[in-house]
Amino acid sequence: MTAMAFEPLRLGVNIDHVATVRNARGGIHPDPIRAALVAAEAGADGITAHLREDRRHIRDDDIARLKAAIPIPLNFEMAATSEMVAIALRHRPHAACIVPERREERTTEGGLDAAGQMAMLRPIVGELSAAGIRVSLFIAPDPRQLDAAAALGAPVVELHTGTYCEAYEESAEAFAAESRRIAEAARHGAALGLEIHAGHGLSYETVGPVAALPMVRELNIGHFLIGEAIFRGLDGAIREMRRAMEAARAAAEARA
Ligand SMILES: CC(=O)[C@@H](O)[C@H](O)COP(=O)(O)O
Ligand SMILES: NCC(=O)COP(=O)(O)O
Repeated sequence: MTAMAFEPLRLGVNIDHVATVRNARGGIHPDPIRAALVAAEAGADGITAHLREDRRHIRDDDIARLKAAIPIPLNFEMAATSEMVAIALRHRPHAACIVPERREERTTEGGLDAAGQMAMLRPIVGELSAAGIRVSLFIAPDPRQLDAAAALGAPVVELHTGTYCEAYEESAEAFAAESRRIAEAARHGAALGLEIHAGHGLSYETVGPVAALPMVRELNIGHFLIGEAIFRGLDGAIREMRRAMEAARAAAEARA
């Protein structure tokens, strides 16, 4: 039997919540761009930043400064609005991940309803792609949403791991069921030719089963890393995440 070859797994570090802390006092410290540079030094493969419509953390000038300063690709998370499309076209990030957004939500609570919003999303995916931006759709691990993403011509999907991470805190059974749902979605998406990313709420405890999936090519992790940085520094927090990802992937590769 030939061993299955696993592609490398990238880590995108989301620096939104450095800006949350900065904005708590309205000043310039801590600077999310400095955090992005530390992340790059610590081995992040990319930086993710979500410019929310209400600008509760990342602000417009952060996007401009990130684009100018970071030596690694920028993944710009954005709502599907004409304002955000214009900003993406102005800054031309490496990638744009279209996420659902509601003003009153505490965080991104679910995936984008790609299947229910095909007509609205099609021109946005087309316009961003025509500008050379790699478009990703942030969707639930649901075959209907994956089919819609493929039909829209998005090259990438990011599977929302929020429910999966909540299941970890609920019970071993719930976590096993959500792990299966992510694995099946990753297989289904890869069979459709989509590049599979995943993220939201991942921690050292939950990253393993997702990192072990050979079809998953990138994880985007923010809130946990910024919180963990309080205890071990951002550099140490990121290096430990990479170690956990690589250990899970190597073990899966050895089993395959
Ligand atoms: C889309 C996503 O999962 C992240 O951008 C996350 O939303 C950032 O944190 P908040 O949801 O707290 O803004
Ligand atoms: N798209 C998910 C992301 O960028 C990071 O989410 P979180 O780790 O901050 O929950």
